[in-house]
Amino acid sequence: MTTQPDAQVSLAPTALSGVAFTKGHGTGNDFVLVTDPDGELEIGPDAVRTICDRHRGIGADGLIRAIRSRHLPEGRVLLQSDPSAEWFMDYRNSDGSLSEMCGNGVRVFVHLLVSAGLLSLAEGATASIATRGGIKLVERSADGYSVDMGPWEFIFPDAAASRATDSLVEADGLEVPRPALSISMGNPHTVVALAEPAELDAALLFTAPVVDPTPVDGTNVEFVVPYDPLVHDGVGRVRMRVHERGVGETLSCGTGACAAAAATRFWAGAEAPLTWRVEVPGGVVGVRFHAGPDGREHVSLSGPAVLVATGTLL
Ligand SMILES: N[C@@H](CCC[C@H](N)C(=O)O)C(=O)O
Repeated sequence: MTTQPDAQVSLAPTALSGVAFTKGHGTGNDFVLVTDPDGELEIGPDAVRTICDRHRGIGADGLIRAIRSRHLPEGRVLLQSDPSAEWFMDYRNSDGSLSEMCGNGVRVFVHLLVSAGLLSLAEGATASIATRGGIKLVERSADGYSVDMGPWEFIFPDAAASRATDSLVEADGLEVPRPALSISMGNPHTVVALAEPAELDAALLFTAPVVDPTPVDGTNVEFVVPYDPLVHDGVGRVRMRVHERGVGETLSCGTGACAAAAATRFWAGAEAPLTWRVEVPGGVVGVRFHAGPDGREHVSLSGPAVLVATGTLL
């Protein structure tokens, strides 16, 4: 018996053959990054899935293209409000879907631009980065980057205003549906409060949790356990695991950490601190609530950005 290759399946991302890539991560949330300053590449969902495949590809939670904002329609719109937002973070989940924002990704994205000499950013200086979730201000620090992620919002404002939770989440490994709160960080999140660390360890996140009601564009689901005591030296502390929309369980999610801190702060009440430490399987990120230039409350995310390898797609 002879076997024929299946003509429907292309294991090699041929459209991207010869393209240089960089592999990087932020607290274990990993990305393949390609630099396409003039928007010459066609990157379809198949190529993203192949490249992000951990067995047949390079392996990553997502693919990020660095493209000059003027080469994308959504980038040109953002340039009207901030002409300095030269670079656009074109982010895709590992299943090929687009997302509005990636908090870990934007740090790694800026680190790539700085390392490649495409962006000049001294320690303490700030750059405007265009994303599908709007323009984000990224500041370089001694040990990483801090990103003003903009305001957070309730996804179901009526429900959230009247109750502490607005939905129920079922996940393998957890015996009964758990109350949760859905929060937008530009992208959607549903934060589930668990009582103790053993429950966080028991959750099986190979399959997507069931969220009812589900936000209209789907959702990333964060499972959160507060430390006891919750606040130490003025800093709120939580542990978190996440099942990401379009990816699965990841070692970290920056926008998820912001949503987790916002929900826990909401549940903790008026005395809750402005500064939070969110511990994820891949490390620790910092979250800070502060007044934004638009007069609204903003969330800033801080953490490391690491580049680990470069190569060429075959
Ligand atoms: N890991 C990212 C979020 C990536 C997008 C997410 N999966 C979505 O579909 O919204 C982060 O660090 O924020």
